[in-house]
Amino acid sequence: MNFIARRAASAFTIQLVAKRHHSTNIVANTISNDKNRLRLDEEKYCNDISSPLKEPFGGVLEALAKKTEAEFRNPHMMVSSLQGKLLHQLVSIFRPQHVLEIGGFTGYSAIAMGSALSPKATLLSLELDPKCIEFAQTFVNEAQLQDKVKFRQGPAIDSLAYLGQTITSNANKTKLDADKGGYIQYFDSILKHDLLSEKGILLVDNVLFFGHVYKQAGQISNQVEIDEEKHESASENINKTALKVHKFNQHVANDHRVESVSLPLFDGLTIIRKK
Ligand SMILES: C[S@@+](CC[C@H](N)C(=O)[O-])C[C@H]1O[C@@H](n2cnc3c(N)ncnc32)[C@H](O)[C@@H]1O
Repeated sequence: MNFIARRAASAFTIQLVAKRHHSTNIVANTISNDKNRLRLDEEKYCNDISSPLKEPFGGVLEALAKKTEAEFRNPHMMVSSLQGKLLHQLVSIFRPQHVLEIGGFTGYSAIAMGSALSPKATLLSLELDPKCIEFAQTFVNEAQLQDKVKFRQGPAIDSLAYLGQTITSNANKTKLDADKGGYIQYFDSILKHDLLSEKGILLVDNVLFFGHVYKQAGQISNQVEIDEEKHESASENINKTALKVHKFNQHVANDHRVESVSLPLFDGLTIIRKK
């Protein structure tokens, strides 16, 4: 998400591309064994007592979620209803002029955030899969958000570079948005291209990756260097992904340009802002 008008707060989310690594059955099964740590019953209770999104958005998101479950083989990638409400609330509070999302999937978070945008504000969602964009666009239209919520198809790292150039060459400073192919690359690109405004926030999802990041961090705490190639087994994809996320978390923690706080909410949520 995004940025620019100097006085406008910006928000920006990186929705874990890493979730793609557990879309196979074997990995999905391993992940499901760890679901208790996500406190799903408590999340359901919190969702029930949290304000519903107003219509037509609440109904559109409910229909989108049902259709995603029915038609996609990896519906677990979709943000939850409660996460959607949190994103909606944050956009309502920060009132960004531009929101940039990296990883749109079927459009749940884009619509949840888009429905909270102030009149002239916009959201750009970067997504690799054209099928996801086609699906999401139908629901964006149904929510009548088509003038505010847009998708850009392609590898997010390329879109970020494009957005960086657009911003540089745009005299009116109408700037923009971004995502990850390595969270580190996305994070560095966002800062390099100045896509996060002074008052903007960058939200990163899945920074705990079902508890595996914490476990991997413990295992490697005494190692001088992390060797990803040595971590290949049972839940190999999970371990590899967890290591990558751990490296990203350390990368952010060691970057003196930003201040961040990581929370054990959902699958781990980090909130970053520029100092
Ligand atoms: C966890 S899902 C996003 C969930 C979404 N925010 C929602 O509300 O349901 C991650 C998405 O990132 C997309 N993705 C994966 N690699 C990508 C890349 N290199 N560039 C852009 N999008 C990518 C995937 O196709 C997937 O739809």
